Amino acid sequence: MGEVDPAFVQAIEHRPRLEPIEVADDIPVIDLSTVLNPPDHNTTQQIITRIGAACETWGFFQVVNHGVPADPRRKVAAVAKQFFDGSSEEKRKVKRDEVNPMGYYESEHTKNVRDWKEVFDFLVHDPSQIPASHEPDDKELKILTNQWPHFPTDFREACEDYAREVEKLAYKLLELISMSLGLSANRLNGYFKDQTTFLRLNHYPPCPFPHLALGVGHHKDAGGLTVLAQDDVGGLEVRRKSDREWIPVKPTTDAYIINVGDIIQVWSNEKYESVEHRVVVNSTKERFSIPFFFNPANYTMVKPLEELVNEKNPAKYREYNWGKFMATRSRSDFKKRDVENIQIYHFRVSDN
Ligand SMILES: O=C(O)CCC(=O)C(=O)O
Ligand SMILES: [Fe+2]
Repeated sequence: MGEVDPAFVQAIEHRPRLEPIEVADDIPVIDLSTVLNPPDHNTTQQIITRIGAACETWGFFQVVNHGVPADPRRKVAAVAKQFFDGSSEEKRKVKRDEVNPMGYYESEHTKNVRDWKEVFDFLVHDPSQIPASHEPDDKELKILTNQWPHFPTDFREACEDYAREVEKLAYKLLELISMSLGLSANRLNGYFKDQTTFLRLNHYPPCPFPHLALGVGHHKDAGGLTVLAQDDVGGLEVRRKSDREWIPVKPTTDAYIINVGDIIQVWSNEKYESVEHRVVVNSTKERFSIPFFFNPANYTMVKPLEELVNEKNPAKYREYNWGKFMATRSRSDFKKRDVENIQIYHFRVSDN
């Protein structure tokens, strides 16, 4: 291997530790079968309590018996592999750019360091509307649509079938999380009517310098909720709130990894936190993962929910517009910038 491209090299404090660590307390695995089958009120309540505790302690949990059928998941994993194994010419035909951020991309930067990965993004609701620019006073919207490769031929169908199934799970989880906050099941659903949800196929090729680079640098997910399928290779690490240690998320066959994003952090007035995570790569195995980023409508004004604030617990965030937040964030995906990109703490009201 020749020289290491400095664009991929993480600052020393962000480089991964590659030796496995012993993990005593693990991210909770929650079985949803009793909530999905004819619900039994008591067990549903127990599951809501466990979900609430996981959101508070970790910001992350895994679900099993979640109702997403195995077949669409298998199919989307198969077409993802075929697509990423295909020629760079085919990939170039569906390459995303600043005009259309959906499609293929291989040089995303997280926190201004290049990620060791290639991705394919598509909207779950096609078309979707987002702001035309990040400028606060520019009210213009633009229409986003998906672009699909011709190879493999069943790529689009597999992606769309899969997205439909995961969307059902995402709504179920949103309802359980809403109830865990003491709200009615459908309190948050309305925000997702004109959702800007997208799905991402991630491919992390083997990396010759896994001690220097990351598949995805440390970050928090900006949206509502993430529903992630990972294969059996492993690499996702979550920053444990109690001691800020990086804890690997053990692959569990057929499970989904769920994490709350910045929007739920704000809605819950920080009862739940959007927790930092990153992806470690390795020198021998490629890895695939498929996050579903469940995001509200572009026009959503995000602020702590009125039911959850009071004199003793005043709103910890100023209201912000989700579409503008997203538009500002995505500017930094395309080039390395000198300044930190927009972060949720910029909207935090100071404690005193
Ligand atoms: O690949 C993974 O396990 C996680 C990816 C991720 O965090 C992201 O794409 O936001
Ligand atoms: Fe993420």
